[in-house]
Amino acid sequence: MTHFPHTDSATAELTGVRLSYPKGPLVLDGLDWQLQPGQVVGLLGRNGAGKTTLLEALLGLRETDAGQVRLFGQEALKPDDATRARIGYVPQHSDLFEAFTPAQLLAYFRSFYPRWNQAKVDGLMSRWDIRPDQPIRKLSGGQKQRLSIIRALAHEPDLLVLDEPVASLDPAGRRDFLRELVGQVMDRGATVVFSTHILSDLERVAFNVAFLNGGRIALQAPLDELLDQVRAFTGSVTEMATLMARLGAQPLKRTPLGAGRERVLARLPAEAAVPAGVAVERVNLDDLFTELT
Ligand SMILES: Nc1ncnc2c1ncn2[C@@H]1O[C@H](COP(=O)(O)OP(=O)(O)OP(=O)(O)O)[C@@H](O)[C@H]1O
Repeated sequence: MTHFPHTDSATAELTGVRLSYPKGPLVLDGLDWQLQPGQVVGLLGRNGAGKTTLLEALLGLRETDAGQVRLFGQEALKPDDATRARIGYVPQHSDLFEAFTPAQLLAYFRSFYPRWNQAKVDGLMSRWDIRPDQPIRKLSGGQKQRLSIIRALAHEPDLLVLDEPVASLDPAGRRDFLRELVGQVMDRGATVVFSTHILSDLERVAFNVAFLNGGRIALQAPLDELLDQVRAFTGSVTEMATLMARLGAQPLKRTPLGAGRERVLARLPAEAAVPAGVAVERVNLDDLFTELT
């Protein structure tokens, strides 16, 4: 990966974060998470796992009950203007002014940001087929989503946070969008984090995946590394204990199968060699999602 000397510290750092809604569930339960410059992270979790809540806490939009959230080294709840200008956010539900035209909306936002890439805006508007001069309320759901993404990319943020950004994009739109996301990272060392349920999109770009489960990030790693290193083993509980120790494997999930047997999903060290005769299977991203979220 390219080294970006001006951004050596973590883009975002969450430590021991607890967050519950008044009279609602405990959503984040001692969560630790770090996002580094140059990372593209896909955040995975079941419906209601807390992805939106986590992204809002990360951006300082939601106060936590305990723990620390830091953005570019500052407390996330009180960012200064310079820090705010380094962040781009596409919420799950578009918050565009429906009576404006896209051109008016973008001109309005442009006035807030010292950095604004109009050439990028013009290029994406024409590539994604958004007419600048018709009211936003007349755009389709997918077009609104694209406009929201253009708005978030226009000021070239160092941290781009997108909450299910591809939900209403068609497959071609998603491919183009992912290319743009990756371009952001390659060009400028930006950090991109987005939640999604569409696993095939993650497989298309070899980025990091983070699994949110039980109020914590259960695992985060580059996807290609996980597919290479995670295996499902089946055997007796004692055999599994010996095998895990022998391989130096990190058990990720144990599922009892009855009669003293279990299935263990485990991450192997890069150099580990599984002994002959052991019942072992490779896993795909669908399996990882099912087992870890
Ligand atoms: N404003 C709120 N008040 C009370 N409870 C809430 C509120 N917002 C979310 N919740 C609850 O918090 C939990 C996490 O919700 P959240 O929207 O963060 O999950 P999610 O992973 O983004 O879900 P999805 O994939 O369905 O979008 C859920 O149990 C939800 O019902």
